[in-house]
Amino acid sequence: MSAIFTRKEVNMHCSDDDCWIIYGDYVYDITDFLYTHPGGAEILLEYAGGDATDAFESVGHSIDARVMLAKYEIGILHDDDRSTFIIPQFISQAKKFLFSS
Ligand code: HEM
Repeated sequence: MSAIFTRKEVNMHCSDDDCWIIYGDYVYDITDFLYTHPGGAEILLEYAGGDATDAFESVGHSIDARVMLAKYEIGILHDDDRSTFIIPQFISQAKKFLFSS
């Protein structure tokens, strides 16, 4: 059972030592990933506490990047705050497939 967060809650995690982002309907804590991101920390920090869905897609990230993203998932958006986006569902499935033992 995933933790449920509102966009407002996510907005509070907006610094380089506490950095959450939204991608689709899911919430990610990417604090530990900031300084290893191949595209740099700075660009991620522009979306800290916010919604990085369009930015992530506009760069044309690889499947590797999508699988990587799944590792940082900490929960899902509250029903009222969802954007019903399809790709994160794929990620969630991939995560179950790759990381279940
Ligand atoms: C937090 C989730 C993210 C993950 C896991 C991630 C992962 C990656 C990975 C693995 C690459 C290497 C190329 C590839 O495999 O596609 C990459 C490149 C890149 N990412 Fe991200 N990324 C994330 C978010 C973002 C966001 C929100 C942006 C904002 C636009 C962004 C911008 C870029 C750029 C510009 C590059 C190209 C760097 C270059 O080739 O010089 N990324 N990212």
